[in-house]
Amino acid sequence: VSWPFAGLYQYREHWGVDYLDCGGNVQSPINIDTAKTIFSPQLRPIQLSGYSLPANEKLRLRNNGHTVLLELPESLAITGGYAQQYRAVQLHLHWGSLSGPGSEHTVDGRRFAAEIHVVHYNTKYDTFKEAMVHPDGLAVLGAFLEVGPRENPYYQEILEHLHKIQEEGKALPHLVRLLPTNLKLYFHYNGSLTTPPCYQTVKWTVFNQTMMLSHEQVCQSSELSLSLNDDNKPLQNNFRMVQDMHGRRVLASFQ
Ligand SMILES: NS(=O)(=O)c1c(F)c(F)c(SCCc2ccc(C(=O)O)cc2)c(F)c1NC1CCCCCCC1
Ligand SMILES: [Zn+2]
Repeated sequence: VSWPFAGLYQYREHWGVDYLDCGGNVQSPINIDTAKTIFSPQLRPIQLSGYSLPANEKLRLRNNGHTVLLELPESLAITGGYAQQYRAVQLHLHWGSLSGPGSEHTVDGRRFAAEIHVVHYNTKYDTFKEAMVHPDGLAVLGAFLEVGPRENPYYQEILEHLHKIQEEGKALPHLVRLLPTNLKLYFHYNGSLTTPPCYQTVKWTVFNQTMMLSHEQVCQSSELSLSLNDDNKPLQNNFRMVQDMHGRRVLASFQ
């Protein structure tokens, strides 16, 4: 599947890109203003199943010219925390450059070093492509990546392949370790894909707990000279600018 990266987009250094052909008022990413979030005790812990893969299960890691994406088997599913069941499609990363951070969502105006997105589709639809156009069609789990004192071995498995355009068959048995250990604390809001076609069909979960990677690892993801985009330029700052809330509220599973 190669998505037509349709439409023109404005590129603003350090502010990321925005897309001229992505209208609508339920867009992502957003700035999460924690003073305006609504505590919702009915938000249950996110439950994942199938995220610990057999060691011989090979996954395809691709650099699609916009991000590095890992195709995921549909055996991975969100089985708690959402009203319906969602199955995994792919995961990918957003990062900055050596001159600045590159998460897509911000919290109280703070942009984190990077952000992982695990994209799922609602199993009430037969295929991801069908689900993608329905308001309850997609669920994306997002987590922030920050610089910490130690190398994160689970992210190393992905980052070391950034520069390879096609990595056929990579064993990544510890997928669950790419996400925070605490799946109870998260923000939840209705939004969109952050790239064309920007469909407004994503129920977003952004975890409160961040992932810690070493400085080298964060630089590795942002030494994007390793990972080239369509016209062989370093792939950097692949994050979209934050979008207006247009009256939306962000729910929080914690106070
Ligand atoms: N944050 S996000 O989830 O909106 C998102 C981005 F911001 C993204 F930037 C991307 S990558 C750019 C779009 C794209 C390009 C090529 C391919 C391919 O060759 O398979 C796929 C997608 C990207 F892949 C995704 N996730 C995609 C959304 C694009 C359309 C459906 C594919 C699965 C989810
Ligand atoms: Zn994304």
